[in-house]
Order: sequence, then structure tokens, then C-alpha cells
Amino acid sequence: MVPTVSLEPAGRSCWDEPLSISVHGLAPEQPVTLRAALRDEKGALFRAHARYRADAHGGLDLARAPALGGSFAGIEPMGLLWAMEPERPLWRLIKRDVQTPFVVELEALDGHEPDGGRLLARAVHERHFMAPGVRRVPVREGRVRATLFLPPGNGTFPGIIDLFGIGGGLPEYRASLLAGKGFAVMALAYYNYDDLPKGMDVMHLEYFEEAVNYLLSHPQVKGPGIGLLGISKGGELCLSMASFLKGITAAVIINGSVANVIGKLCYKDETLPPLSTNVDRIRVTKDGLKDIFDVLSFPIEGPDQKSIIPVERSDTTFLLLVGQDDRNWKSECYANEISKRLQAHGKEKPQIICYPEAGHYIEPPYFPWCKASLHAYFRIPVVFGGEPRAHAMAQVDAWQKLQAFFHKHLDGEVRTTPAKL
Ligand SMILES: CCCCCCCCCCCCCCCC(=O)SCCNC(=O)CCNC(=O)[C@H](O)C(C)(C)COP(=O)(O)OP(=O)(O)OC[C@H]1O[C@@H](n2cnc3c(N)ncnc32)[C@H](O)[C@@H]1OP(=O)(O)O
Repeated sequence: MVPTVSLEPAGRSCWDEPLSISVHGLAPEQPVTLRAALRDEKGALFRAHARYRADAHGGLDLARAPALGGSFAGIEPMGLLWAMEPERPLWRLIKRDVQTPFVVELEALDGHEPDGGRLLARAVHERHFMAPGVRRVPVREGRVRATLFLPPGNGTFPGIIDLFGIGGGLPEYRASLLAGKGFAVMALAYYNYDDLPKGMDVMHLEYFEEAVNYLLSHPQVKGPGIGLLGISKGGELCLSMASFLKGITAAVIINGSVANVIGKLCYKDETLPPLSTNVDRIRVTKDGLKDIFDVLSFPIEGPDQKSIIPVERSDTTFLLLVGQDDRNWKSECYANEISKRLQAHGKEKPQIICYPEAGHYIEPPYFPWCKASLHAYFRIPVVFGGEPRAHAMAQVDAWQKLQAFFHKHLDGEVRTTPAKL
């Protein structure tokens, strides 16, 4: 019998969907190595491999068989994806064009040699970023530069604005995936994109207000309020939006900050200065990378208090997702501080979910953990924290939790979907 690699669903799936991977037609107990590879749109190669042993009938099912070593160990049905590592140092897996898939190649090789034995079987699988029927609508309305993703159908959908962090541009991959779950999601650029400012010295919340109003007045967006989703500096901006602007019902903040950082934040006649930084507190890790964890002080004291976002003004319901090993900044302290300030003013206590050994970059499921990359603002290689497996588990769980939260608060629905790694 000729060995074959099978994937379920066959041929194609959405990037955030779990896959069933199996090999058939092996010899009983045959040692094999499985390899997965994909190239990003800049040509950078990401790879993972793991050693396995076929069962007594010559079958191998990654949901039941433990990996005996390689990029990961133990039963990890999706390990060949989340454990991928870039060939290029300091490189993150980013999807730029969400209209094309990542093409994943899977190979089964004979034996356990590090460089791979004879090729036994091969499969190619497309991982897509737009579920069938999801529509992509570029938005250039007034000052707003964005891309709106609409679920299939003519109805109205809960609306969400999605913000990324430092680096700017217009990453669309999270918004496009989330639209596949029944939300109208607008990925919003705010700097370093098109005719928007190149830098982030001053952020005007009026720009974000225009985006909120655009989404709220869209005929396919269900009111009366919208949701916000943001990571890092994007999470911090969501907190500011929820504190100063109207029309925001629910916000999910992934490793955000309680205070304004890097540039000034202006809204009408108010200005929040950026937190002060102390670059003498940058540490060098044993790999020669930079750890910026202590660059911003906590507790926030003295003149720095002017940078604190007035969360107590907000009537938004919050879900704060925290990587407990975030080395970018003190996300857990910030989440607790947000909670403390809201409660001190009689506001609703936010839900905080802390993920042990998860780092800064909590992405949608199966994006490989990124140890470090060039800080887009300071141009130094910084560590993000986390440990690959725990971080991968956090990403799967966070993705489920944020969808359930938005369905509950924007749609009035309680949905529970079991998380799968
Ligand atoms: C000395 C003083 C220190 C002081 C220290 C103080 C710290 C004081 C505390 C601050 C604390 C901050 C806390 C908030 C920290 C966040 O916000 S963490 C960052 C979160 N980042 C995001 O959410 C992603 C934001 N977006 C992006 O990064 C960009 O949109 C994208 C996705 C890279 C695309 O942007 P683009 O402009 O189309 O990209 P492109 O022109 O191809 O490349 C731009 C640069 O990114 C790099 N890049 C592109 N693709 C990749 C990739 N796949 N992997 C890695 N790099 C890539 C390129 O190399 C390029 O660099 P250069 O070649 O110019 O050197």
C-alpha cells in the first residue's frame, strides 16, 4: 500500500480552523518524520517537523499519536502549524493579502534522521483567510482608511473595529477571519498607511470617532453600539476610544496599556501626554536581544499620571486578555489597574483572562509564536515573551473567548464552542 498524508477538511480550510492530520499505508510501527512548510508573501520560509511512530496497523493519527521529538513533543494535533519557525531571524508570520491563502506543504519521510529520510508521501493544503461568502470592502470615506469585512448574507451584523499596534499599516488577517464568525469587522489603519500620518507623534481621537460613526451608520451593521478589538498599542487606543467616545458597547483588549504611550493623544480640548520612558532599563537577554519590560514604570506616579486613560468615564463592557509573560510591557499590571479604576468609580468590573507563559503577540489560532522581532518604532530587536506551546494554547482559547464575548454583548447570544489546539 502506498503511504498517503490526509487532511480533514481536505484541500482547503480557514487559517483558524483545526485540522485532522493522518498518514495511512505505513508499515506497522514504522518510524517517520512529518514536516510542514509554508512561505510568506515576502518569500520567508516557516517550517516545523516532528518524529512519530506508526501504530500496529501502519496508521498515524496526530490526534492520538504523540510526537517523539522535533519542533514539539507529545500529542499535538496542530503542532506542525503552531510550532513553525522562520528561517529568517526576527521574522513574524504575517498575512498581507487575505484574498490568497497560505499554502502549507506536508511531507512524511521515512525514519527519524534529522535531515529527513526518503519521501513517503506529500500533501498540499490551502489555509484561507476569508471564509466562503465573506466580502472585502476597501473603505476610503472622509479621513477613514480601512477595510470592512462583511459576513455572507444581506442581514445586519454586530460591528467591530479592529486595531493593530506599532508598525501601523493595515493588517487585515484578524478582521477577515473574524468576519467568518458572523461579525462585520473593520480593520482600521491609523498611521503609516496611504495618506495617513507616517508617524505616531500625535493621535487625534476624532479620526477614530469618524471610523466609529462610519461603522455605526453602515446599513449592514447592527446597532446600537459597536465592539472594539485591539492588540498592544491598538488595545491601548481601544481603551481611549471607549473612554472618550460614544457608541462603544464592548471592547476586547489584548495586552493593552492603561496609559497613553509613545505619542500625544488628543481629543477636543484634552491631551494625554505619552508616558515617560527610561531606556537605561532596557536589558539584554542571553541571546543578545533587548528586553524592554521595565522601560515604562509601574506604578504610574508623579507627572506620568497625566498619561493615564480616564477609563472611569467609560460605560463599555471590557474583556482584557493578558499574556502573563508579556515582555513588551506590564500587561497584567495594566489590566488590574484598569479594573481597579473602573470599580472605584462604580463601573462594571472587566473580565480579565490571564494566560500563563503567553507572550505579547496573542494572535488568532495557529500563528506561530514569535520570540522576538524588530520593534517597529524603536528599531531594536525586542523579545515578546512566552513559551511556544502555552502561547499557542492561549491563542486558541483567546479566539474562542473573544467571539463568545462579542456575540453576548453585541448580539445578545451566548455561544460556547470548545477550544481545540
Ligand atoms: C532605543 C530606544 C528604545 C526605547 C524602547 C522604549 C519602549 C517603550 C515602550 C513601548 C512599548 C510599546 C508597546 C506597544 C508595542 C506594540 O504595539 S507591539 C507591535 C504590535 N504590532 C502590530 O500589531 C503590527 C502592526 N503592523 C505592522 O507591523 C505592519 O503593518 C506590517 C504588518 C509589518 C506591514 O507594514 P508595512 O509598512 O506594509 O511593511 P513593510 O514596508 O513591508 O515593512 C516595514 C518594516 O517591518 C518589517 N517587517 C515586515 N514584515 C515583517 C515580518 N513578517 N516580520 C518581522 N518584521 C517585518 C520590515 O523589515 C520593515 O522594516 P525595514 O525593512 O523598514 O527595516
